[in-house]
Amino acid sequence: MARKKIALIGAGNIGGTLAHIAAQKELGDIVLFDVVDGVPQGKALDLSQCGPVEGFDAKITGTNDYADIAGADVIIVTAGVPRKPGMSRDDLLGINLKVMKAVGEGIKAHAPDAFVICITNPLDAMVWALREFSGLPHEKVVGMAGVLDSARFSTFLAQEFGVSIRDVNTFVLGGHGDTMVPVVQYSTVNGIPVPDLVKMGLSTQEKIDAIVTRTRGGGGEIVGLLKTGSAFYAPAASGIAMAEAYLNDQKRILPVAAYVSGEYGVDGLYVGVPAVIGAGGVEKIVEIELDEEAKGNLQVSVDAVKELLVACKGIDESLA
Ligand SMILES: NC(=O)c1ccc[n+]([C@@H]2O[C@H](COP(=O)([O-])OP(=O)(O)OC[C@H]3O[C@@H](n4cnc5c(N)ncnc54)[C@H](O)[C@@H]3O)[C@@H](O)[C@H]2O)c1
Ligand SMILES: O=C(O)C[C@H](O)C(=O)O
Repeated sequence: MARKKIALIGAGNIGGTLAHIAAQKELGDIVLFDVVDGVPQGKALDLSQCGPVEGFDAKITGTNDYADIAGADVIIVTAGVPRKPGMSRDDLLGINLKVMKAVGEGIKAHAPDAFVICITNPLDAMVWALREFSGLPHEKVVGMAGVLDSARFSTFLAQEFGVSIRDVNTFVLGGHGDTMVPVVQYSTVNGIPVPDLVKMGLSTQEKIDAIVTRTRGGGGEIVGLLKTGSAFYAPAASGIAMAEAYLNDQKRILPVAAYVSGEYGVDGLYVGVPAVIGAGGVEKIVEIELDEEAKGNLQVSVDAVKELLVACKGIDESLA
């Protein structure tokens, strides 16, 4: 069987890390695309030379030509600009919207059968715009944010309870902004709900509330520490988990930015929800029963995403 082909649009911090993990896992041959001449080619050469040391068989090439993504099975988009300290993700909307237009047109022309995972911020608006510009089916275009936000939530909970990260399961829903919704109700340690662990005296409500707040600001915390650029190791690992779910038809239930049409009372936009990811792309959105607080918080988050879509339509009238 021929190897799968993975195209990475954007060869910056996340793009390079995605290429490295994908090669280590031998997910397929990799094409790194970027607008900057030399960067994707240089990174591809450097990464190829990891092969003999790490023992992977993957052809890694760099390009500035969209024609080279033809036939890609999976495309992961990180093209664009990251925020700097003091900025919100939403401040990137104008500049990254233009990038999504170029990328969407490139995908439409050269790889319309791919499963596309968007990572560029502000995520929920950019994945929506990328889908519009590419014209691909909604179930084949998805955004990565919830896997990362849930990983942060899980990390902080594992530290709080002093347990293995393997036993912690969490969902963060809603938009990938400060209004995201870490769902405590469905967060568990080996099946035991976090609220029960609090009742058992293993933590306090105040500490869990602080972890929820830290999770919401998790991206900003790293931006503040790095001072230039934003998180890239965990975002890349999260993108790869989604790519693997599709390539290996794993039917994983992951929190992803999926196109909702009626689920959770929301229609016609992308927002973070639990969804089954398999060979069909986003195969099903899973509607979990939320408590009143989570429901209210999700609505606030959805409203924030709606505002961003209005802004996109104001900037690019082809989206209106
Ligand atoms: N969704 C998430 O959870 C999440 C997590 C982390 C970062 N991000 C976002 O991902 C994006 C990328 O982050 P990064 O750290 O890799 O940034 P980076 O600056 O290291 O890399 C971005 C790359 O995109 C390239 N680029 C710019 N315009 C392009 C175009 N038109 N076509 C192709 N490539 C283009 C740049 O040359 C650069 O190499 C940012 O918008 C960031 O905010 C999202
Ligand atoms: O916070 C950012 O700007 C990058 C990304 O969205 C993250 O959550 O790490």
